[in-house]
Amino acid sequence: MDAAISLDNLTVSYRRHPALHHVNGSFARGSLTAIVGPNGAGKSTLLKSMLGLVPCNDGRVHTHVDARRIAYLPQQAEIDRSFPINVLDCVLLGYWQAKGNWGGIDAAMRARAIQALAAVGLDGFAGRAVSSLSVGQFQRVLFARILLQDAEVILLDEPFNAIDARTTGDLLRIISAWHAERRTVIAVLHDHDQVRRAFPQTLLLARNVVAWGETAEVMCEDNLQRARAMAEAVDEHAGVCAVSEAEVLALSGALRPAHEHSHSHSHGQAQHPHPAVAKGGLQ
Ligand SMILES: Nc1ncnc2c1ncn2[C@@H]1O[C@H](COP(=O)(O)OP(=O)(O)OP(=O)(O)O)[C@@H](O)[C@H]1O
Repeated sequence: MDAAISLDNLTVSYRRHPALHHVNGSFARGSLTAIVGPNGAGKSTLLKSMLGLVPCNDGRVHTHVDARRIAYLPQQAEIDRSFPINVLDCVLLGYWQAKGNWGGIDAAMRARAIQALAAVGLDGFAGRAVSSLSVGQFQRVLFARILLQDAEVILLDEPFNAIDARTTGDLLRIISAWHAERRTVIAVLHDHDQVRRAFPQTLLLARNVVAWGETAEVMCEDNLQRARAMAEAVDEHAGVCAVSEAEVLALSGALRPAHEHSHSHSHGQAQHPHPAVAKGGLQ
């Protein structure tokens, strides 16, 4: 596979509690992938680890594209938009990675930013303060900013959270266009119907990889149930890798439904849940 980003035994912990545990697999160049999983499954952490925003405890992220050509849209809750900046300047920040702090913004770049605003349905918004926008309008601004970045890999964290159906539809069309342009798009999402409709590939996470591959196969009820069981079984107070690999594999088998082995499109990830899953499971 021609991979854009590969994960090699990736383990990330916060204060020794694993948020991701021995994750293996690759995002193919030009693929459009949804990352789904229960709350706390490690989805946002995975995006951040791919950007180098959180350190790996074990394993590695291999980025096969220029890091400057990765665009990232964090959850809106993580963005402070009280700063005094207008919509056009916010969109122009999309040039920052290419131009650096001292790169000049010329007339052609401004014209492209205005075009990007029109493409996201915000004609006439250039002079508005970002603090005055609705949540949906601000999300459109952030998509316009990504349009200017000309990124090879685009990471989106819950891009449709609190966004209405019309705006979601418009932004999904932009994502489809990125996919048609062979950009690699990876989005954390919670709406399973939307994932089934618009995302050909899915990674189902519950700290470990539950399944990864064609969406129709990954999003079967068995896998979703297994992800829920794995998330519920995690003991937040257990240490990192507190049990042996054999115990991990045994528990993984215990959590797996008998007919689970039919999911053939996974990329060969370790299928074990977090080893310190507990609540009696490993005693
Ligand atoms: N900065 C942090 N410090 C400590 N623990 C953290 C931090 N960020 C995340 N965690 C923990 O890591 C685990 C995974 O969090 P993460 O935000 O990656 O999950 P998620 O799948 O994106 O969840 P959600 O669907 O609720 O957004 C959770 O148990 C969370 O409490």
